[in-house]
Amino acid sequence: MPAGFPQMSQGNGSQSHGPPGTDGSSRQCARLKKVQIGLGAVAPVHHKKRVSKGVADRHEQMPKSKIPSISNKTAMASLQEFRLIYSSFKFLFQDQPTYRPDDYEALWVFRNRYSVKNYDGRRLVGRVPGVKVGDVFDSDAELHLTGLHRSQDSHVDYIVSKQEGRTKTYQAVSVVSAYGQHSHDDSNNLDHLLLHVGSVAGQLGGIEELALKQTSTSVRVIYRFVADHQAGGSQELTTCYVYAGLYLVERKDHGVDTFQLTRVPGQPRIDIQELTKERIAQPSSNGTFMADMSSGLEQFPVSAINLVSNEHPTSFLYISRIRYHHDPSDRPDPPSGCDCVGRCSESQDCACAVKNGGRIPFGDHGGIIEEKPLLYECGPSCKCPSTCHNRASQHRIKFRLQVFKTELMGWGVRSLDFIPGGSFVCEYLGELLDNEDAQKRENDEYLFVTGDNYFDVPRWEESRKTIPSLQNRRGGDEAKVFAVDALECGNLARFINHSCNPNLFTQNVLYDHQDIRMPHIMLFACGDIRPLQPLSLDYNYSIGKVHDSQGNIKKKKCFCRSSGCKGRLY
Ligand SMILES: C[S@@+](CC[C@H](N)C(=O)[O-])C[C@H]1O[C@@H](n2cnc3c(N)ncnc32)[C@H](O)[C@@H]1O
Repeated sequence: MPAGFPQMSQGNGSQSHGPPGTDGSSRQCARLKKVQIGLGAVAPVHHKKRVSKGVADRHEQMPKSKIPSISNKTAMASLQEFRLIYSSFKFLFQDQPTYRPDDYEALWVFRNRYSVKNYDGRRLVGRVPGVKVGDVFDSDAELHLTGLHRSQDSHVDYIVSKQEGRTKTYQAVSVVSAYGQHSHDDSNNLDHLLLHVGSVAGQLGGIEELALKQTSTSVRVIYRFVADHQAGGSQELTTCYVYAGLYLVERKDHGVDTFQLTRVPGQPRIDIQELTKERIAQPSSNGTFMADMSSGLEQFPVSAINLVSNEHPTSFLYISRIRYHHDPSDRPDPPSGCDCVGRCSESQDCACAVKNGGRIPFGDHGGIIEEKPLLYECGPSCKCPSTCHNRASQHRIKFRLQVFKTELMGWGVRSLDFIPGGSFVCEYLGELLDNEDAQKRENDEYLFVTGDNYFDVPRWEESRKTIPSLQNRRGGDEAKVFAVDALECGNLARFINHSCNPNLFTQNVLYDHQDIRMPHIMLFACGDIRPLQPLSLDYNYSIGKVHDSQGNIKKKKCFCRSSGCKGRLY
């Protein structure tokens, strides 16, 4: 291991984490296209999509266990992200007067590209966690997103609360009412709201009216208010929605069907007009959003979102393959391949299985079976197809990963999708440097040592014996050590932060060459990773052994906040 720069490196055995049933090692922590600051490529949305399909159309209640279930985080955090993305969309389309994404198109894009999957379209009854009385919304798409009011067609939203045979009982859950249209004692008194069926439910068909009649619990009331205001020298109309709180429904017969909604006492008093005025005066929230920092190099867009400040990620070159810095004559030769025509098998017939000690290290679904000092995947000279299960980590990312700004650790990475334990997540990419060049780098925050650890990790002792290429060698045999520097060029892996209890581990992998001094640094999931959990690695710094150029010990506080945090990064 080269001395002098505090490179991230693979575990020395002090940590134990890995795919289920194994003890993974972590490695710590690498440039061709300059990352564009701003939006990146966002394909226009051509089709109008309705948001509530399937489950939502059945008007089912959200199970209690799922609350709060809006994207697994609070409704308002989701809303903040949506607003930021929508304002970026508007900016993107500002030069196209004939095309403007509407709120629901933006919501559809948000959900499919930049929000967690399995959005639960079911209805909440009562209070929506995270939403306060007096919160103001810009569109009915926002009401949908937060779960305040999910119906896109009707001012009264409901659930089927009971079904016996063909007989259904309904319950209203939310009502959107035009402010000022119905009787209020005075403009600030929101205690009572009169809904005439002809003005609200009648135009919708009978179910909404039935739902109001059959409701025994409180419903959410949202006022729609159209404000007339000055904008850029001209008069404009802006529609806002204000959540007024919970109301009890009572039927009043005055010849025409009328419902009286009475505000549940004890809720804060609000002034709809004042709140709307404030929202119009301060329309945009803080933050930055970049739709795809990979500029199309990855299979999915790699978005970058900052809800903490107005800062963009500093620029670097996004690459999708390792970059060789050193002399081309020193580059490794491609390996010989296996002759398997169909599926590679665990037999002497598959040369790649033999290199792995007679095993294919990946399961049928591509998950790593066991962490080892070194794995051989099939490569360019192999006759097997690109779908061979022994090529798990050489393809591009399979999950929608997002770079996000953290409170204390700069930028980090999270997944919008569920990642099953053992899955390949991404490669740590950058410039491959030899020790000499690595020592010259002033900023070592993105340096990751590679190929030096086969003999350092005690728990690998047994599995090391099964790998032919590691036989008849000892630690320290290699004259030259290499590091990957992602400072100026790299991929999203350069943003993965350290944790003392990480959810990713690193795995040495060879497939396009056989030089064990410079394996690819592949990152796999230690266990199942839920959407929006920050991805983390153990950087494996030795505390008290990291020095600056003058030889002084460097100290850095660790902010991983995990159980068992050592308190210091180095
Ligand atoms: C490879 S970079 C990770 C991405 C970085 N957060 C960024 O914004 O570019 C490593 C640097 O991130 C910060 N970092 C990562 N994990 C940390 C942790 N657990 N505590 C404090 N700082 C951390 C440190 O500044 C470290 O030198």
